[in-house]
Amino acid sequence: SLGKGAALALAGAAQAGAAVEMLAKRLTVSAPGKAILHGEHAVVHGKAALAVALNLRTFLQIRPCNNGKVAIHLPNIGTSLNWEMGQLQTLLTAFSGLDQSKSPSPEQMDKLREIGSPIVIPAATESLAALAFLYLYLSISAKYGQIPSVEIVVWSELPVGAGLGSSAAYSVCLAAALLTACGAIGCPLKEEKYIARWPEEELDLINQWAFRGEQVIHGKPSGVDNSVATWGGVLRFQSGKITLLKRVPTLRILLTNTKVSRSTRTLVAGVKDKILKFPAIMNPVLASIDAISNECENVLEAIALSPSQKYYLVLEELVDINQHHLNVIGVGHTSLDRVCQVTANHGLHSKLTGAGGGGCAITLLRPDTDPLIVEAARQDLSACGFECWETSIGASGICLHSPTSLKPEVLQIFSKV
Ligand SMILES: Nc1ncnc2c1ncn2[C@@H]1O[C@H](COP(=O)(O)OP(=O)(O)OP(=O)(O)O)[C@@H](O)[C@H]1O
Ligand SMILES: C[C@@](O)(CCO)CC(=O)[O-]
Ligand SMILES: [Mg+2]
Repeated sequence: SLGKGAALALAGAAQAGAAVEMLAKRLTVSAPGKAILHGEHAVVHGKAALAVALNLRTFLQIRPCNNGKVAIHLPNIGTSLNWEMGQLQTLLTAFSGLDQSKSPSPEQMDKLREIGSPIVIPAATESLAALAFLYLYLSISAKYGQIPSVEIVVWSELPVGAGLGSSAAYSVCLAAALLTACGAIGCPLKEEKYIARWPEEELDLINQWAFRGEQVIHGKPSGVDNSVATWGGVLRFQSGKITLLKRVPTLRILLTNTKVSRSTRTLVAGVKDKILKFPAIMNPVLASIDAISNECENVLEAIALSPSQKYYLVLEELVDINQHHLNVIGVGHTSLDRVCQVTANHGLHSKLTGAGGGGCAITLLRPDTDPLIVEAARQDLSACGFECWETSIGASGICLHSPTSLKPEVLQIFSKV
Protein backbone atom coordinates (compact mmCIF):
# COMPACT_ATOMS: atom_id res chain seq x y z
CA SER A 1 0.00 0.00 0.00
CA LEU A 2 1.07 3.59 -0.51
CA GLY A 3 2.74 5.49 2.34
CA LYS A 4 0.95 8.57 3.62
CA GLY A 5 3.46 10.89 1.89
CA ALA A 6 3.19 9.13 -1.47
CA ALA A 7 -0.59 9.08 -1.31
CA LEU A 8 -0.64 12.79 -0.59
CA ALA A 9 1.79 13.46 -3.45
CA LEU A 10 -0.48 11.55 -5.84
CA ALA A 11 -3.49 13.39 -4.55
CA GLY A 12 -1.51 16.60 -5.08
CA ALA A 13 -0.82 15.71 -8.72
CA ALA A 14 -4.47 14.89 -9.27
CA GLN A 15 -5.34 18.30 -7.95
CA ALA A 16 -3.08 20.14 -10.39
CA GLY A 17 -6.14 21.30 -12.32
CA ALA A 18 -7.63 22.53 -9.09
CA ALA A 19 -4.42 24.51 -8.49
CA VAL A 20 -4.88 26.55 -11.63
CA GLU A 21 -8.50 27.13 -10.69
CA MET A 22 -7.47 27.99 -7.10
CA LEU A 23 -5.12 30.66 -8.23
CA ALA A 24 -7.76 32.23 -10.42
CA LYS A 25 -8.97 33.82 -7.20
CA ARG A 26 -7.61 35.14 -3.94
CA LEU A 27 -7.23 32.92 -0.96
CA THR A 28 -7.18 34.08 2.66
CA VAL A 29 -6.06 31.99 5.61
CA SER A 30 -5.43 32.72 9.28
CA ALA A 31 -3.66 31.00 12.18
CA PRO A 32 -3.67 31.80 15.89
CA GLY A 33 -0.83 32.84 18.18
CA LYS A 34 -0.25 30.88 21.34
CA ALA A 35 0.61 31.15 24.99
CA ILE A 36 2.64 28.45 26.70
CA LEU A 37 1.24 27.72 30.15
CA HIS A 38 4.22 25.57 31.14
CA GLY A 39 7.14 23.81 29.48
CA GLU A 40 8.81 26.45 27.28
CA HIS A 41 12.47 25.60 26.66
CA ALA A 42 12.16 22.26 28.49
CA VAL A 43 10.07 21.11 25.50
CA VAL A 44 13.07 21.64 23.20
CA HIS A 45 14.81 18.96 25.33
CA GLY A 46 12.08 16.34 25.15
CA LYS A 47 9.95 17.46 28.12
CA ALA A 48 6.20 18.12 28.05
CA ALA A 49 4.64 21.54 27.35
CA LEU A 50 1.06 22.80 27.65
CA ALA A 51 0.07 25.40 25.08
CA VAL A 52 -3.13 27.28 24.29
CA ALA A 53 -4.24 29.00 21.07
CA LEU A 54 -4.99 32.72 21.49
CA ASN A 55 -7.69 34.85 19.93
CA LEU A 56 -5.00 36.94 18.23
CA ARG A 57 -4.32 35.79 14.67
CA THR A 58 -2.03 36.15 11.68
CA PHE A 59 -3.82 36.61 8.33
CA LEU A 60 -2.36 35.79 4.93
CA GLN A 61 -3.80 36.59 1.52
CA ILE A 62 -2.38 35.04 -1.65
CA ARG A 63 -3.36 36.61 -4.99
CA PRO A 64 -2.71 35.48 -8.53
CA CYS A 65 -0.46 37.80 -10.52
CA ASN A 66 0.64 38.02 -14.15
CA ASN A 67 3.80 40.09 -13.92
CA GLY A 68 6.18 37.12 -13.79
CA LYS A 69 7.12 37.86 -10.19
CA VAL A 70 6.60 36.43 -6.74
CA ALA A 71 6.11 39.16 -4.16
CA ILE A 72 5.59 39.18 -0.40
CA HIS A 73 4.39 42.19 1.60
CA LEU A 74 4.88 42.24 5.35
CA PRO A 75 3.23 45.40 6.72
CA ASN A 76 3.93 44.55 10.40
CA ILE A 77 7.65 44.91 9.78
CA GLY A 78 7.41 47.44 6.92
CA THR A 79 8.96 45.11 4.33
CA SER A 80 8.05 44.24 0.73
CA LEU A 81 10.17 41.90 -1.35
CA ASN A 82 9.90 40.36 -4.80
CA TRP A 83 11.73 37.94 -7.03
CA GLU A 84 11.57 37.14 -10.77
CA MET A 85 9.95 33.75 -11.45
CA GLY A 86 12.94 32.85 -13.65
CA GLN A 87 15.35 33.53 -10.78
CA LEU A 88 13.38 31.22 -8.50
CA GLN A 89 13.06 28.58 -11.20
CA THR A 90 16.84 28.21 -11.48
CA LEU A 91 16.95 27.40 -7.77
CA LEU A 92 14.32 24.68 -7.88
CA THR A 93 16.86 21.94 -8.58
CA ALA A 94 18.69 22.76 -5.33
CA PHE A 95 15.42 22.10 -3.53
CA SER A 96 14.27 19.05 -5.43
CA GLY A 97 14.00 15.70 -3.67
CA LEU A 98 13.06 17.55 -0.51
CA ASP A 99 9.98 16.88 1.49
CA GLN A 100 8.47 17.82 4.79
CA SER A 101 10.52 15.13 6.54
CA LYS A 102 13.87 16.83 5.85
CA SER A 103 15.45 19.74 7.70
CA PRO A 104 16.81 22.76 5.82
CA SER A 105 20.50 22.08 5.02
CA PRO A 106 23.29 24.67 5.49
CA GLU A 107 23.93 24.62 1.69
CA GLN A 108 20.29 25.42 0.96
CA MET A 109 20.32 28.20 3.51
CA ASP A 110 23.42 29.68 1.84
CA LYS A 111 21.66 29.61 -1.54
CA LEU A 112 18.64 31.34 -0.05
CA ARG A 113 20.79 34.03 1.53
CA GLU A 114 22.35 34.76 -1.87
CA ILE A 115 18.99 35.61 -3.42
CA GLY A 116 17.25 36.48 -0.14
CA SER A 117 17.02 40.19 -0.76
CA PRO A 118 19.11 43.26 -0.30
CA ILE A 119 18.99 42.24 3.38
CA VAL A 120 22.24 40.80 4.64
CA ILE A 121 22.01 40.62 8.43
CA PRO A 122 21.58 36.88 9.08
CA ALA A 123 19.31 37.11 12.11
CA ALA A 124 17.33 40.28 11.34
CA THR A 125 13.55 40.17 11.44
CA GLU A 126 13.14 40.89 7.70
CA SER A 127 15.81 38.49 6.68
CA LEU A 128 14.38 35.56 8.69
CA ALA A 129 10.87 36.24 7.38
CA ALA A 130 12.21 36.31 3.79
CA LEU A 131 14.30 33.15 4.24
CA ALA A 132 11.41 31.18 5.75
CA PHE A 133 9.17 32.25 2.86
CA LEU A 134 11.74 31.39 0.19
CA TYR A 135 12.47 28.03 1.81
CA LEU A 136 8.79 27.06 1.83
CA TYR A 137 8.07 28.46 -1.65
CA LEU A 138 11.02 26.62 -3.22
CA SER A 139 10.72 23.29 -1.45
CA ILE A 140 6.93 23.08 -1.88
CA SER A 141 7.26 24.12 -5.56
CA ALA A 142 10.04 21.58 -6.12
CA LYS A 143 7.90 18.79 -4.70
CA TYR A 144 4.42 19.56 -5.99
CA GLY A 145 4.99 21.81 -9.05
CA GLN A 146 6.04 25.45 -9.23
CA ILE A 147 3.59 27.91 -7.79
CA PRO A 148 2.87 30.54 -10.48
CA SER A 149 3.35 34.28 -10.20
CA VAL A 150 1.66 35.40 -6.96
CA GLU A 151 1.50 38.26 -4.53
CA ILE A 152 1.27 37.48 -0.82
CA VAL A 153 0.36 39.76 2.08
CA VAL A 154 0.86 38.67 5.70
CA TRP A 155 -0.46 40.79 8.55
CA SER A 156 -0.79 39.88 12.20
CA GLU A 157 -2.71 41.03 15.25
CA LEU A 158 0.14 39.50 17.27
CA PRO A 159 3.18 41.43 18.39
CA VAL A 160 6.07 40.09 16.27
CA GLY A 161 8.90 38.49 18.25
CA ALA A 162 7.27 38.81 21.67
CA GLY A 163 6.75 35.21 22.77
CA LEU A 164 3.24 34.68 21.39
CA GLY A 165 4.22 32.41 18.52
CA SER A 166 4.19 34.96 15.70
CA SER A 167 6.82 32.97 13.79
CA ALA A 168 4.74 29.79 13.98
CA ALA A 169 1.51 31.53 12.92
CA TYR A 170 3.50 33.00 9.99
CA SER A 171 4.96 29.61 8.97
CA VAL A 172 1.61 27.81 9.32
CA CYS A 173 -0.19 30.44 7.18
CA LEU A 174 2.55 30.23 4.53
CA ALA A 175 2.53 26.42 4.46
CA ALA A 176 -1.27 26.25 4.22
CA ALA A 177 -1.51 28.90 1.47
CA LEU A 178 1.37 27.53 -0.63
CA LEU A 179 0.21 23.91 -0.34
CA THR A 180 -3.32 24.95 -1.35
CA ALA A 181 -2.04 27.15 -4.20
CA CYS A 182 -0.11 24.26 -5.78
CA GLY A 183 -2.93 21.78 -5.28
CA ALA A 184 -1.03 19.55 -2.80
CA ILE A 185 -4.01 19.92 -0.47
CA GLY A 186 -7.59 20.74 -1.32
CA CYS A 187 -9.52 23.93 -0.86
CA PRO A 188 -12.31 23.07 1.57
CA LEU A 189 -13.96 26.50 1.32
CA LYS A 190 -17.24 26.16 -0.55
CA GLU A 191 -19.31 29.08 -1.80
CA GLU A 192 -21.81 29.01 1.01
CA LYS A 193 -19.19 28.58 3.74
CA TYR A 194 -17.86 31.32 5.95
CA ILE A 195 -14.80 29.62 7.40
CA ALA A 196 -13.41 26.18 6.61
CA ARG A 197 -10.73 23.83 7.88
CA TRP A 198 -8.83 21.06 6.12
CA PRO A 199 -9.23 17.36 6.93
CA GLU A 200 -6.87 15.98 9.60
CA GLU A 201 -4.42 14.39 7.18
CA GLU A 202 -3.95 17.70 5.35
CA LEU A 203 -3.63 19.63 8.61
CA ASP A 204 -0.87 17.21 9.52
CA LEU A 205 0.93 17.99 6.25
CA ILE A 206 0.55 21.75 6.81
CA ASN A 207 1.99 21.32 10.31
CA GLN A 208 5.00 19.34 9.06
CA TRP A 209 5.90 21.94 6.42
CA ALA A 210 5.33 24.79 8.89
CA PHE A 211 7.83 23.10 11.22
CA ARG A 212 10.45 23.45 8.45
CA GLY A 213 9.66 27.18 8.24
CA GLU A 214 10.06 27.42 12.04
CA GLN A 215 13.45 25.71 11.71
CA VAL A 216 14.58 28.46 9.35
CA ILE A 217 13.47 31.13 11.85
CA HIS A 218 14.34 29.43 15.16
CA GLY A 219 17.18 27.07 14.48
CA LYS A 220 16.00 24.30 16.79
CA PRO A 221 12.27 24.56 17.47
CA SER A 222 10.45 21.83 19.36
CA GLY A 223 7.37 22.06 17.11
CA VAL A 224 4.97 23.05 19.89
CA ASP A 225 4.23 26.50 18.44
CA ASN A 226 3.42 25.38 14.88
CA SER A 227 1.32 22.51 16.30
CA VAL A 228 -0.90 24.82 18.31
CA ALA A 229 -1.17 27.29 15.39
CA THR A 230 -2.27 24.37 13.19
CA TRP A 231 -4.60 22.51 15.53
CA GLY A 232 -5.78 25.31 17.85
CA GLY A 233 -7.41 24.59 21.22
CA VAL A 234 -5.35 23.52 24.22
CA LEU A 235 -2.69 20.89 23.74
CA ARG A 236 0.05 18.91 25.37
CA PHE A 237 3.17 18.50 23.28
CA GLN A 238 6.10 16.20 23.92
CA SER A 239 8.76 15.01 21.45
CA GLY A 240 6.48 15.62 18.48
CA LYS A 241 3.47 13.92 20.08
CA ILE A 242 0.42 16.17 20.11
CA THR A 243 -2.46 15.49 22.50
CA LEU A 244 -5.45 17.80 22.30
CA LEU A 245 -6.90 18.30 25.77
CA LYS A 246 -10.63 17.67 25.62
CA ARG A 247 -11.71 18.68 29.10
CA VAL A 248 -10.33 22.09 29.95
CA PRO A 249 -11.88 24.82 32.07
CA THR A 250 -12.28 28.34 30.71
CA LEU A 251 -9.11 29.99 31.87
CA ARG A 252 -8.85 33.76 32.21
CA ILE A 253 -5.42 35.04 31.33
CA LEU A 254 -3.98 38.53 31.34
CA LEU A 255 -1.23 38.95 28.75
CA THR A 256 1.46 41.57 29.23
CA ASN A 257 3.91 42.62 26.55
CA THR A 258 7.01 44.12 28.17
CA LYS A 259 7.99 45.37 24.69
CA VAL A 260 11.55 44.25 25.36
CA SER A 261 12.63 42.67 22.08
CA ARG A 262 14.36 39.31 21.96
CA SER A 263 15.01 36.44 19.64
CA THR A 264 13.74 32.94 20.31
CA ARG A 265 16.65 31.54 18.29
CA THR A 266 19.24 33.21 20.57
CA LEU A 267 17.45 32.27 23.80
CA VAL A 268 17.04 28.62 22.80
CA ALA A 269 20.75 28.45 21.90
CA GLY A 270 21.66 30.02 25.29
CA VAL A 271 19.72 27.37 27.22
CA LYS A 272 21.45 24.62 25.27
CA ASP A 273 24.86 26.06 26.18
CA LYS A 274 23.92 26.18 29.85
CA ILE A 275 22.77 22.56 29.81
CA LEU A 276 26.04 21.51 28.17
CA LYS A 277 28.05 23.51 30.69
CA PHE A 278 26.16 22.40 33.83
CA PRO A 279 24.29 19.18 32.99
CA ALA A 280 24.02 17.98 36.58
CA ILE A 281 22.55 21.32 37.64
CA MET A 282 20.28 22.05 34.66
CA ASN A 283 18.79 18.62 33.92
CA PRO A 284 16.99 18.39 37.29
CA VAL A 285 15.48 21.84 36.60
CA LEU A 286 14.15 20.62 33.24
CA ALA A 287 12.78 17.50 34.95
CA SER A 288 11.01 19.70 37.48
CA ILE A 289 9.48 21.83 34.69
CA ASP A 290 8.26 18.59 33.12
CA ALA A 291 6.62 17.61 36.40
CA ILE A 292 4.96 21.05 36.57
CA SER A 293 3.43 20.58 33.09
CA ASN A 294 2.10 17.17 34.08
CA GLU A 295 0.72 18.43 37.39
CA CYS A 296 -0.92 21.40 35.63
CA GLU A 297 -2.57 19.08 33.12
CA ASN A 298 -4.03 16.99 35.98
CA VAL A 299 -5.26 20.05 37.83
CA LEU A 300 -6.90 21.49 34.68
CA GLU A 301 -8.74 18.25 34.20
CA ALA A 302 -9.83 18.22 37.85
CA ILE A 303 -11.10 21.82 37.56
CA ALA A 304 -13.05 20.96 34.42
CA LEU A 305 -14.80 18.18 36.38
CA SER A 306 -15.43 20.19 39.53
CA PRO A 307 -14.23 23.77 39.82
CA SER A 308 -12.91 24.46 43.28
CA GLN A 309 -10.91 27.27 44.82
CA LYS A 310 -8.19 24.89 46.02
CA TYR A 311 -7.25 23.95 42.46
CA TYR A 312 -6.68 27.57 41.46
CA LEU A 313 -4.29 27.88 44.43
CA VAL A 314 -2.29 24.98 43.00
CA LEU A 315 -2.23 26.55 39.51
CA GLU A 316 -0.91 29.77 41.03
CA GLU A 317 1.84 27.99 42.92
CA LEU A 318 2.89 26.15 39.77
CA VAL A 319 3.16 29.47 37.93
CA ASP A 320 5.41 30.88 40.68
CA ILE A 321 7.68 27.83 40.82
CA ASN A 322 8.08 27.69 37.03
CA GLN A 323 8.93 31.38 36.82
CA HIS A 324 11.81 30.75 39.25
CA HIS A 325 12.99 27.80 37.14
CA LEU A 326 12.93 29.89 33.97
CA ASN A 327 15.12 32.45 35.70
CA VAL A 328 17.51 29.66 36.69
CA ILE A 329 17.90 28.47 33.10
CA GLY A 330 18.75 32.03 32.06
CA VAL A 331 15.68 33.22 30.15
CA GLY A 332 14.35 35.77 32.65
CA HIS A 333 14.58 39.54 32.32
CA THR A 334 14.21 42.46 34.74
CA SER A 335 11.09 43.58 32.83
CA LEU A 336 9.53 40.15 33.47
CA ASP A 337 10.48 40.33 37.18
CA ARG A 338 8.69 43.67 37.23
CA VAL A 339 5.49 42.12 35.79
CA CYS A 340 5.63 39.46 38.53
CA GLN A 341 6.12 42.04 41.30
CA VAL A 342 3.45 44.43 40.05
CA THR A 343 0.83 41.70 39.67
CA ALA A 344 1.82 40.13 43.03
CA ASN A 345 0.94 43.48 44.63
CA HIS A 346 -2.62 42.73 43.50
CA GLY A 347 -2.52 39.11 44.67
CA LEU A 348 -2.00 37.79 41.11
CA HIS A 349 0.57 35.28 39.82
CA SER A 350 2.61 35.65 36.62
CA LYS A 351 5.30 33.94 34.60
CA LEU A 352 7.00 34.59 31.27
CA THR A 353 5.55 32.80 28.26
CA GLY A 354 7.35 31.67 25.11
CA ALA A 355 11.08 32.13 24.93
CA GLY A 356 11.39 34.85 27.61
CA GLY A 357 14.28 37.34 27.74
CA GLY A 358 11.62 40.09 27.54
CA GLY A 359 8.55 39.61 25.35
CA CYS A 360 5.35 38.54 27.06
CA ALA A 361 4.18 37.28 30.45
CA ILE A 362 0.93 35.59 31.41
CA THR A 363 -0.97 36.34 34.60
CA LEU A 364 -3.44 33.77 35.81
CA LEU A 365 -6.86 35.12 36.76
CA ARG A 366 -9.46 33.16 38.69
CA PRO A 367 -13.01 32.94 37.35
CA ASP A 368 -14.07 35.23 40.20
CA THR A 369 -11.12 37.65 40.15
CA ASP A 370 -12.71 41.05 40.69
CA PRO A 371 -12.59 43.14 37.47
CA LEU A 372 -11.51 46.08 39.66
CA ILE A 373 -8.39 44.15 40.69
CA VAL A 374 -7.62 43.32 37.07
CA GLU A 375 -8.09 46.95 36.08
CA ALA A 376 -5.82 48.18 38.88
CA ALA A 377 -3.10 45.69 37.85
CA ARG A 378 -3.45 46.76 34.22
CA GLN A 379 -3.02 50.39 35.14
CA ASP A 380 0.12 49.67 37.14
CA LEU A 381 1.53 47.59 34.29
CA SER A 382 0.75 50.32 31.75
CA ALA A 383 2.53 52.80 34.02
CA CYS A 384 5.67 50.65 33.62
CA GLY A 385 5.38 51.11 29.83
CA PHE A 386 3.94 47.64 29.27
CA GLU A 387 0.89 46.80 27.18
CA CYS A 388 -1.67 44.34 28.48
CA TRP A 389 -4.95 42.78 27.55
CA GLU A 390 -7.21 40.00 28.82
CA THR A 391 -7.50 37.16 26.39
CA SER A 392 -9.64 34.13 25.78
CA ILE A 393 -7.94 30.83 25.05
CA GLY A 394 -8.60 27.79 22.89
CA ALA A 395 -9.11 29.58 19.54
CA SER A 396 -9.36 27.47 16.40
CA GLY A 397 -6.30 26.53 14.37
CA ILE A 398 -5.41 27.36 10.75
CA CYS A 399 -8.48 28.05 8.63
CA LEU A 400 -9.59 29.42 5.28
CA HIS A 401 -11.77 32.52 5.15
CA SER A 402 -14.42 33.70 2.76
CA PRO A 403 -14.05 37.48 2.20
CA THR A 404 -17.26 38.05 4.17
CA SER A 405 -15.81 36.36 7.24
CA LEU A 406 -12.99 38.89 7.57
CA LYS A 407 -13.13 41.76 10.04
CA PRO A 408 -13.21 45.25 8.45
CA GLU A 409 -9.79 45.99 9.97
CA VAL A 410 -8.21 43.02 8.18
CA LEU A 411 -10.00 43.81 4.89
CA GLN A 412 -8.77 47.36 5.08
CA ILE A 413 -5.16 46.29 5.55
CA PHE A 414 -5.37 43.88 2.62
CA SER A 415 -6.98 46.53 0.43
CA LYS A 416 -4.11 48.95 1.10
CA VAL A 417 -1.28 46.58 0.16
N1 LIG B 1 3.57 39.14 10.75
C1 LIG B 1 4.85 38.93 10.46
N2 LIG B 1 5.44 39.60 9.45
C2 LIG B 1 6.74 39.38 9.16
N3 LIG B 1 7.55 38.54 9.82
C3 LIG B 1 7.04 37.85 10.84
C4 LIG B 1 5.66 38.00 11.20
N4 LIG B 1 5.44 37.21 12.25
C5 LIG B 1 6.61 36.58 12.52
N5 LIG B 1 7.57 36.95 11.69
C6 LIG B 1 8.96 36.43 11.68
O1 LIG B 1 9.15 35.72 12.89
C7 LIG B 1 10.23 36.29 13.65
C8 LIG B 1 9.89 36.28 15.14
O2 LIG B 1 10.01 34.98 15.59
P1 LIG B 1 10.41 34.62 17.08
O3 LIG B 1 10.28 33.16 17.17
O4 LIG B 1 11.71 35.23 17.48
O5 LIG B 1 9.27 35.31 17.97
P2 LIG B 1 7.79 34.78 18.32
O6 LIG B 1 7.46 33.63 17.43
O7 LIG B 1 6.89 35.96 18.25
O8 LIG B 1 7.93 34.31 19.82
P3 LIG B 1 8.04 32.82 20.45
O9 LIG B 1 8.76 31.98 19.46
O10 LIG B 1 8.83 33.00 21.72
O11 LIG B 1 6.64 32.43 20.72
C9 LIG B 1 10.42 37.68 13.12
O12 LIG B 1 11.79 38.07 13.27
C10 LIG B 1 10.02 37.53 11.66
O13 LIG B 1 11.11 37.07 10.91
C1 LIG C 1 11.25 28.52 23.78
C2 LIG C 1 10.33 27.52 23.09
O1 LIG C 1 10.22 26.36 23.93
C3 LIG C 1 8.94 28.04 22.92
C4 LIG C 1 8.81 29.29 22.12
O2 LIG C 1 7.44 29.64 22.05
C5 LIG C 1 10.96 27.14 21.77
C6 LIG C 1 10.33 25.92 21.12
O3 LIG C 1 9.70 25.12 21.80
O4 LIG C 1 10.54 25.77 19.92
MG1 LIG D 1 8.66 31.87 17.39
